[in-house]
Amino acid sequence: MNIIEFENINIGYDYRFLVLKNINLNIKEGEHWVILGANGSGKSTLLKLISNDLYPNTHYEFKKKIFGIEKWDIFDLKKKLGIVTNELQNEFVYQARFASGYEIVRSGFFASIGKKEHHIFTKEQNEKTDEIFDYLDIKVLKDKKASLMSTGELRKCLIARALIYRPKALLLDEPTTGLDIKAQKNFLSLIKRLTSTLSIIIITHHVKEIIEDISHVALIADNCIYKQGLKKDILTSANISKVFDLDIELLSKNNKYYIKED
Ligand SMILES: Nc1ncnc2c1ncn2[C@@H]1O[C@H](COP(=O)(O)OP(=O)(O)OP(=O)(O)O)[C@@H](O)[C@H]1O
Repeated sequence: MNIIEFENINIGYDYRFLVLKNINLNIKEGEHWVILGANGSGKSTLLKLISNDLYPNTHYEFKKKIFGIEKWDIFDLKKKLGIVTNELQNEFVYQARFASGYEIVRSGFFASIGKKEHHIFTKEQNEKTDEIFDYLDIKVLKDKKASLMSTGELRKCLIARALIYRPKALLLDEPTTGLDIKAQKNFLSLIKRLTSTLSIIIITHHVKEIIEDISHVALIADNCIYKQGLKKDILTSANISKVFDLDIELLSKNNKYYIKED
């Protein structure tokens, strides 16, 4: 089953200026992808295309299917494709400060930002919420208020929230942003655990987020998907230098990648 099937998609915020041209991208169930690009290259724009927040430029013929379907109701799409972005995290920080971890996760059933008075949850929904806390081993966050959580703790709750409908894929935007070294390791190992049950798509500029389980990489450069394919073929010093417009030596050890520091 294809998760993403994009052919010849051109996209931008203004019909005269395209941020990304001729996007061809095919992501299948069971694969795990990193989409890597420099600041301003169009990563968030691509994310909005996948999440259906931005529509392709209709001056060009294109194909856009997600899970084999062309037109999605956004709420239904979220049940199959969990999405966690830093923008979403900021919304929780500013709008749901007093929500507990439990309320944050459970709010995924209504795709709302935290608890709303009129939401009534079924026994089954409460049981599912408990199961996710057990599964991710984050029970200590159940009663903690968002305002008292660290960045990493809140992000874990948002992952749990995104998993509430047991999606087939999880789309993550720069998942380690704002986390210290220990929190990064801890967080990436949580993502690694998820790869056995769903497909992970990480959109980032951090090479270190290309965890061992990532099978495929797409690189954004020159307003397009410059290269894509199996991780081992795509991750070369020359390709990474092109992405960041800088002479970079890419090192790898134990299936992990690093940029050589001077
Ligand atoms: N709402 C918008 N309206 C008009 N132009 C936009 C809008 N959002 C982004 N752009 C432009 O689209 C281009 C790509 O931006 P985008 O945010 O997708 O890059 P990015 O790779 O996510 O960057 P970063 O890593 O810095 O977050 C930039 O030139 C940006 O100015």
